[in-house]
Amino acid sequence: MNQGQLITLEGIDGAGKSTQLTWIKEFLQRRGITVITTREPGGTSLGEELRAILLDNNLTIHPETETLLMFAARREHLDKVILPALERGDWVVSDRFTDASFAYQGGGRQVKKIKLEVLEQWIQGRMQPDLTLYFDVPVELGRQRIGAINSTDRFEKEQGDFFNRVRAVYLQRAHEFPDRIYRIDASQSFNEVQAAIRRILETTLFSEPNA
Ligand SMILES: Nc1ncnc2c1ncn2[C@@H]1O[C@H](COP(=O)(O)OP(=O)(O)OP(=O)(O)O)[C@@H](O)[C@H]1O
Ligand SMILES: Cc1cn([C@H]2C[C@H](O)[C@@H](COP(=O)(O)O)O2)c(=O)[nH]c1=O
Repeated sequence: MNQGQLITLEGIDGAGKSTQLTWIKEFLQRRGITVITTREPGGTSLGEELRAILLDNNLTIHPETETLLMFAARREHLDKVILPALERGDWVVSDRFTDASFAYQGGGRQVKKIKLEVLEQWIQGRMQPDLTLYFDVPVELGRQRIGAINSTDRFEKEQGDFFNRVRAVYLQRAHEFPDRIYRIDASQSFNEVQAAIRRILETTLFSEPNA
């Protein structure tokens, strides 16, 4: 049996990832693929409990504690959801994964990159997503889109400077890992973003060799 594929969606808050998640799932299902969708932090019982703590607006959490909790949730997620699915041959689409830790904890909170790399190596070894779709929007647009929602969590309430640092790390990683991370201009209309996703999926995951 073929190993499944892990696709991750990344971007600053309000970029439009979650909006496209179901469409991506259905696009893959139409090709006969069994797909599970999930999210980080979260995706397991413990992960969802950690998510509630991490997003709680009433808590003050040290940046390194926040980092460790993100990776703790990820360890559970890999063990209980992602790796078993990939081993069954199912595909996994995750709303965020480790790039978010580099962007938010590394960029936003300014936790040293080497500490994140050590945790990444510890938790994942050499394992990486097969494909990462990075939804890129200017910080102001992301904030406007979140503003339309009405509730803000512990990250969403951060100021523009924080999100500028988060976005800068995402852009830097897209540059550093061009074979894995594809930047999508997510400031476009819903249909244009969807068309861009379709093109990337078709050229990266479904292109016929020698066709
Ligand atoms: N291409 C688009 N054009 C206009 N509005 C959009 C677009 N994509 C998403 N939105 C709207 O922006 C808001 C945020 O979208 P969404 O929840 O998908 O973002 P997200 O990246 O998942 O954010 P978060 O990480 O904070 O959950 C929603 O109200 C959604 O309807
Ligand atoms: C995986 C991960 C997530 N975050 C942050 C990014 C978001 O602000 C929240 C999750 O909320 P969403 O509405 O589901 O996007 O968590 C982070 O800081 N570090 C991470 O590793």
